[in-house]
Amino acid sequence: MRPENAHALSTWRDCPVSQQPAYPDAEAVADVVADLRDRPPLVFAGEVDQLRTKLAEASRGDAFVLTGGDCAETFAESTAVRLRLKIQAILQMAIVLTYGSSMPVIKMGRMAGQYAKPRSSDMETIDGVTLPSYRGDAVNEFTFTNTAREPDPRRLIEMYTRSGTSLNLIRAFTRGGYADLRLVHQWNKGFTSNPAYKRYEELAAEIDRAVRFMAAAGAQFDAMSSVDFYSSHEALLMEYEAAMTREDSRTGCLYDTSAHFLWIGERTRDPEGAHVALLSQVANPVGVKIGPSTREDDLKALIDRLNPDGIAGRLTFITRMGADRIGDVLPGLIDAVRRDGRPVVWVCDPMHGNTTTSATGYKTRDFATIMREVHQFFDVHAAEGTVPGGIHVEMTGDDVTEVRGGADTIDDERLAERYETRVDPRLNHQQSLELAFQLAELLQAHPVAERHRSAMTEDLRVF
Ligand SMILES: O=C[C@H](O)[C@H](O)COP(=O)(O)O
Ligand SMILES: C=C(OP(=O)(O)O)C(=O)O
Ligand SMILES: [Mn+2]
Repeated sequence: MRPENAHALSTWRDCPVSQQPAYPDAEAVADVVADLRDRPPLVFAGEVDQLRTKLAEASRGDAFVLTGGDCAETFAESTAVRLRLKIQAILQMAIVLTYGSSMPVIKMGRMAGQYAKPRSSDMETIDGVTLPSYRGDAVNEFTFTNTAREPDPRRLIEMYTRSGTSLNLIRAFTRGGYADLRLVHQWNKGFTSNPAYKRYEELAAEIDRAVRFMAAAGAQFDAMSSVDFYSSHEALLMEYEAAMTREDSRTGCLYDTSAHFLWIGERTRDPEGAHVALLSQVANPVGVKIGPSTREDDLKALIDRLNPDGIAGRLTFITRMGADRIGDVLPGLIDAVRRDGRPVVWVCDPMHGNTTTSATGYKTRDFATIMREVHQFFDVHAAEGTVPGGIHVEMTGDDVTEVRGGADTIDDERLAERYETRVDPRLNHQQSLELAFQLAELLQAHPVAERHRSAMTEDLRVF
């Protein structure tokens, strides 16, 4: 590595850092880091650049971002079946959103690396026993014993291995014919044939007509059966992300090769902190989670650090305000960014500001509240004349019961049926599709899609 890159890569070490595991053995950490440094990259700089270009389109309203996946991936569930169901659900959502937005949808998983979690509290108490909190499979084990909860750096190697095998499967599924539009469309027909989802029939029928029209017009479905699917996770564990950062042989720039897209969480987004310092040095597109306490000055400081040159597609703000706060807080923040002038992609995370506890003691969220935040996100952008660039949700392809509501009503009692998440509640497969259908209806009437549809009409006239 060039000396100037090696220096740039170490600057985070002089900054305050939060949410790191308290490893008992520093030497074991150094051994793991040395091992990781010698391993091949998980993603390639060219793919990362391609994603940045697509995100630049999203910042202008010419593409729409869909990010979905678990709050916390686990090693045990990084299996072919679980991954396939998740990819399937994301592709199903993507088709519906492509139709609703009349735009290409950038498909991204909170997958193949989402193994580390920031926590509100360092310790957890159960029945009078206090132990370190679970921080994701990359750090410690969920089981509530002293040994299990002790952070073990060797888990970083397992994180690398699991990320690699997951990515391999993602590439196989999304390039090997599994993403064929006709197949994904058939899956969606299965969803809307259920009477519980009757209200989506009309939109599903419209999509069906569009697919038939494409077939009649001679669309080359086989040629379209491979899609670009990107990996993303929270860049939380400094030693891991730094060890995975490499110099690109083509350009000499640094890339964090642990995923295509990395984001900084709400708890670690201090503009002077280590997480921002590390990601300021890499060329990947990066995101920052923005909660309701964010000040306009914070955004300016984050843009100064993470996108000083105003490269389109480089920086995404993922807002997670809560349905009760977004209407008050978001307009001022949008205005501050507009006045700054450097481009960002605005993405809505309607999950993290809407977490609550059920009467039965489960950490949960309400489908209706999630949708209320989504609606306001799009309303605020319509009112401000800015671009709502995408959606970021915690979801799974399984029929879990973690979020309340949806047409197949999950109530407090039903949460116990299949509550499997290790940290935050996820939309199940059906709820994810419901969200996609409702969002597509919303997008159809939104200025961001209308502008696109009129541009498409122009193209057709030329045709
Ligand atoms: O996923 C986000 C955070 O890690 C999570 O919401 C923190 O949850 P906690 O408040 O239970 O620690
Ligand atoms: C930790 C997360 O979110 P936030 O940083 O917005 O709380 C998350 O996305 O799981
Ligand atoms: Mn979460």
